[in-house]
Amino acid sequence: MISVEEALARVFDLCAPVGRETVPLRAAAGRVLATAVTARRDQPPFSASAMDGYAVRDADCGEGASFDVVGTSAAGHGYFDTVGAGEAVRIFTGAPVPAGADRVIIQEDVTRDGDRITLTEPLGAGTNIRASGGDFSAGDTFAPTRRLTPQDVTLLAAMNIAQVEVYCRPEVAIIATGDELVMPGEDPGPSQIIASNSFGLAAMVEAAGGIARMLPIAPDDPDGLRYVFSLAEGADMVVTIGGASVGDHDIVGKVAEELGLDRAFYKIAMRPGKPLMAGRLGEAVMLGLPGNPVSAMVTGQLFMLPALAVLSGLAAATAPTLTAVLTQDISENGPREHYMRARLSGNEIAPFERQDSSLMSILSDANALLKRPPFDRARKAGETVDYVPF
Ligand SMILES: Nc1nc2c(c(=O)[nH]1)N[C@H]1C(S)=C(S)[C@@H](COP(=O)(O)OP(=O)(O)OC[C@H]3O[C@@H](n4cnc5c(N)ncnc54)[C@H](O)[C@@H]3O)O[C@H]1N2
Ligand code: MOO
Repeated sequence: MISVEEALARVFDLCAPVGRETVPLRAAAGRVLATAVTARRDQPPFSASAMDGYAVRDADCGEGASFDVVGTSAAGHGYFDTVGAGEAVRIFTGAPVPAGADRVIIQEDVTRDGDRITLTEPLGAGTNIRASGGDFSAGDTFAPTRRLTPQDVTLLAAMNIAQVEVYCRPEVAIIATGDELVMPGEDPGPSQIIASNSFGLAAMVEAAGGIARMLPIAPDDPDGLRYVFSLAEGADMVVTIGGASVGDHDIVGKVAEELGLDRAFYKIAMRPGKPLMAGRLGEAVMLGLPGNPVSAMVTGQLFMLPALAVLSGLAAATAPTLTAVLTQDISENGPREHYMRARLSGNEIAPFERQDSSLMSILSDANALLKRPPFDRARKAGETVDYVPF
């Protein structure tokens, strides 16, 4: 069995961005830029007032100086004459500072009598003028290697960019397998249960910016499974759930190989998640996740999401590992890297007593995976341990 780290490296080797498309700015948030953007104008495009007040010549601003108010510059409506000696232009925040003026006196610092103002307070340190191009200049490039944030969209709009070239959203086909499964809302037979983790994985894909194509539940027979695989045609990633272990009905690996799976690995030293499989299936990356709901969701988090990130145009990156203080003693670990469902509050982490990989109530309570290396020694309350946010 290979290590978690080696398995993830092999998964990354299977992945590359899935394509590019041009989208309007309104659809850009959450996407990854495929082409650097070049600002189409300076910002501010003119020197602009930072305050409501009066634009004057700084050299005229002696103590108690008076000025004639000769015009107005408002946002969207500039004043296009030159401000002369002893003159002031009424100005508002964001308005162009007229030629000749090199200071804005805030209105709180003057008294006004008709068209005459008089300085009543000492001048502040700044001129209250934002220099033209002080934020960014035409020709500046913007190429973040992350999903575009709402802040980025603000910047792009200000750069006068109406559309951007981004990487396509990967499409992930999700195949739940097993004769025991029925859909939520259906009436299960006496030996049946409800398909659950396929819904969790679809939600995970969508929260990470992918498109989930949830296929019909595949039965435990090769013909039925082959048919459902055929419905995954065109997807960038095919994720199967269950049928991955060694039982008589665990046929996913066999059928996928008949269909051309070029396997990168099968079985990893991880708990939960031992029977994970990965490879290339035609144009798609295939991940075969274990069926136990916790195993499927944990391997989804640690393998499917990083793979999806690379397909989306992001760099290959392991889930971040943070540290917290253990609230209780835990016994030594076995040969597999263990990701224990745990509750993090503040800087303290409490692993749940029951770690069976079928327990969905505990899965739902968990917000962290306490990460333990193979053969980790017993740990005491108060020790610092690693975890992955979940
Ligand atoms: N003799 C051995 N048996 C098992 C081994 C082993 O090494 N030797 N490994 C165990 C481990 S670890 C895991 S994990 C499971 C994984 O088995 P499969 O991937 O083949 O999964 P299934 O047998 O199909 O299902 C396991 C369990 O999960 C339920 N399930 C499946 N799909 C779903 C779904 N979409 N939603 C909800 N629940 C699902 C299924 O009914 C089973 O209860 O194998 C161990 N066995
Ligand atoms: O490896 Mo299994 O996923 O422990 O339940």
